[in-house]
Amino acid sequence: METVNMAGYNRTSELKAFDDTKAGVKGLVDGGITKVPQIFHQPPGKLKKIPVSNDSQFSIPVIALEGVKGDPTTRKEIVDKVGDASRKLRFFQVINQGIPVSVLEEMKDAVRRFYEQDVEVKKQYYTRDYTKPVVYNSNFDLYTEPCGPWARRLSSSALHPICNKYFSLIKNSLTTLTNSDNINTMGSKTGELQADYDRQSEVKAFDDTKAGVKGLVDSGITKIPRIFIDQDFVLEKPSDSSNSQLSVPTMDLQAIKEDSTRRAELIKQVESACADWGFFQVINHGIPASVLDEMIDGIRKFHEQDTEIKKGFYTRDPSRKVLYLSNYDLFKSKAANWRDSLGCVMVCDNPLQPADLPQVCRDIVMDYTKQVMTLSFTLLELLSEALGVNPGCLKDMGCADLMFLMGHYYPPCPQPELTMATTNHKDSNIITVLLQDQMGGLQVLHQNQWVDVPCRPGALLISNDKFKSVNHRVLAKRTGPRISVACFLRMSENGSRLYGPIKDLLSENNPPIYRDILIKDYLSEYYSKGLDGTGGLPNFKL
Ligand SMILES: O=C(O)CCC(=O)C(=O)O
Ligand SMILES: [Fe+2]
Repeated sequence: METVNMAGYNRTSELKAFDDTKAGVKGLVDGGITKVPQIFHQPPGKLKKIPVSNDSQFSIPVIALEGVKGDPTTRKEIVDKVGDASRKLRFFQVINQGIPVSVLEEMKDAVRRFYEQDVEVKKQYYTRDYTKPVVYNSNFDLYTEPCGPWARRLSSSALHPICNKYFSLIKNSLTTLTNSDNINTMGSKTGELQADYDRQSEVKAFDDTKAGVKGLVDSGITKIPRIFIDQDFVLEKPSDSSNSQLSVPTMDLQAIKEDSTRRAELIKQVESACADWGFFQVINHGIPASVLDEMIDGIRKFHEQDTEIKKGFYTRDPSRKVLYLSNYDLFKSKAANWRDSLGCVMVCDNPLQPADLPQVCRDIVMDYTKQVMTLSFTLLELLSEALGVNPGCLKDMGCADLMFLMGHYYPPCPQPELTMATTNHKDSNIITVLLQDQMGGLQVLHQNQWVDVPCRPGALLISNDKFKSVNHRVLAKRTGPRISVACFLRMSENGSRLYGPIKDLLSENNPPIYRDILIKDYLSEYYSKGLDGTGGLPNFKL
């Protein structure tokens, strides 16, 4: 298919013309160009603004390999450093690795000589046929990437004798690393955990029990089934992961009722919490402690009632207003979470009737919903003001037109080091009002560190997708159950209204970074994959 881009040039034929020169980017430069051809231009909005760290605490680890084959203590020290660096930065430099400096220098020189030799000789190697042992070309993805990076790649050695020597030495040094104890241990653990089994049928068998994770625990298991094993988490060393120096911001909503100065201060705090954390706790929010306690208790009762009654609600049918299930993304995620949930669509164009709710928690779910909606309207006003738009803006946009309540139940887990209670994710909605019991385990990602969210009696947590959508997760624990109730507020997915950046917030210096989208398209993108920490917006970036 010919691609004519918005600027009206024929990209495919220009790419082909460039490729046909077989002289690469160096050929362009040698030809004396002073402007970068359009095929190399980044499409508008594609350049990701990732800040460059000048923080010296993030220096790349340098590991000296001297002595790796020597006494066991030195070897162990090196192995530990390699393991540590592999887990943290996944990147490290090696020195004293046994390759003579002269070989490294000659290697760099050989590569330079390859590129700088007579173009006609070099052209003989120019190919996109990757079955060939030697491939020289410019941008292996020239025809598939929206734009070519300003680089050309040599995919293999040019069979210059000195290159061969270098590659054999590299191979030796890699062997040294992969022979190290730590990597071996990780390797064999990973091997064990890899899905070399029929995952889909084990997932289905678990789903068919309709008894959730609680059913497994009730049956007395002492090892978690492999569908729950989360390899990424296993490799993470969870004990290192939480930073207790940082604490989640807390808003005292009492201020709303006080004078305008206190209110203005509160709005400033909300603004900085949303921009910095995307998450805050609220106290004095007006929902009586007894209602919060009863709500937690209602969700516990639902999950702990007779399995046969509970099974009647087990479904993955998205058109149902009340759903009980274990892991809504069970068939899509890489590892199942140690969690069961009761989901209820409480507010929408066509809301459920109280009689649709499970009897054990019916009254409290209705009462709690009413109270959470009142609080949410207040919060949307505060958030609108914190954004600098009129107080009714977010509500008028429909940000509270739908409320989906999820009552989570996290049974005790016999092997919490192998699985997550909730995988790292961003929520899909505008604000989430979260109530948690006293068990703990919730963490938010802040400044690249996992921070524990303390359980304060009566505190509710608000996560917000408008400023910053915070990544969060829940750790599994040996003790339990843990119970939490998340109320997700968002626009309705029915309707043809397009949503994009709030117009009042845009300016020449602050151009839109997302395109206008239908809520239903956004949600289908979000739910097309398991929880993976990325949220649903990246694909809608301009
Ligand atoms: O259980 C929790 O504390 C968090 C649950 C959560 O993040 C969610 O339901 O999206
Ligand atoms: Fe969440």
